[in-house]
Amino acid sequence: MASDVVLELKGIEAGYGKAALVLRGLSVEVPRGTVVCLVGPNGAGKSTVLKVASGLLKPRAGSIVLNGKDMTGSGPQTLLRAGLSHVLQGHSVFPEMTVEENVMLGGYTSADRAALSERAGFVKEVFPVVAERWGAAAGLLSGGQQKQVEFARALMVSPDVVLLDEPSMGLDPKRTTTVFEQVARMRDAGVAVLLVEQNARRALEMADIGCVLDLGTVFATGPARELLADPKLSDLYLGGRPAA
Ligand SMILES: Nc1ncnc2c1ncn2[C@@H]1O[C@H](COP(=O)(O)OP(=O)(O)OP(=O)(O)O)[C@@H](O)[C@H]1O
Repeated sequence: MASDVVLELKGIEAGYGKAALVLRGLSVEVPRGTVVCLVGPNGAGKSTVLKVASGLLKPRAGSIVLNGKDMTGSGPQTLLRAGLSHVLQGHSVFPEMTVEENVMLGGYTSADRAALSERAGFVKEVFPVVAERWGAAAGLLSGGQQKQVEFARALMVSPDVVLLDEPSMGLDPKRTTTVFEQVARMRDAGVAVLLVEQNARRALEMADIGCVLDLGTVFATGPARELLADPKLSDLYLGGRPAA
């Protein structure tokens, strides 16, 4: 494996309980310093890919390689310590707690106060809203701002790769733009991102690499701009609508 690949899923087969397979031999690579965006129709298995990558769902076959090390079979805690942080779908800030308390929760695995304080300074630089509202109750922030608090929390463990499940969910177009700008900032700060988005066109405009999933496998992958320009593919990931 090339050393510039942070996360690699190879030949993954996975499903829930005794039900049929959801992922059928899926392979995805996340190169260092890039945003890789998974798109595809409802039920294609996008969120399931993230659950397998973060150790929440054990694959029945295939392997998970993080920073060149085979991590197949590891649980979420082990993967977190090895450099992979997962921001789950939906909102996970604690509204009565301050932004600071919410962000610092991300550093609970470390007892090194000096390192945590330095890291907090770094995430405040990446996410200006987090710095501005540091002492405010998180519940007073807008939905898009709360997403940035979740991103900041995920960066507290100094991950090499962050998994984001539908960060634009429930946000209006303006706030979606802001959230995608913050995803790009994470990437520019040196963190690779594997992202699932329903908002396919806008997410691919921001991403470096796109990956179109269908029926549990990768139907097409390549530079995000090339996928955007292919009308046959946009038919699939835009739910049957012809490309603009
Ligand atoms: N916890 C679960 N238990 C059982 N089946 C599940 C579970 N989560 C997802 N599935 C099934 O796995 C398949 C893929 O779901 P997944 O959420 O990965 O798709 P998706 O591409 O992210 O879809 P969407 O775009 O609708 O969010 C679906 O058929 C779904 O019903």
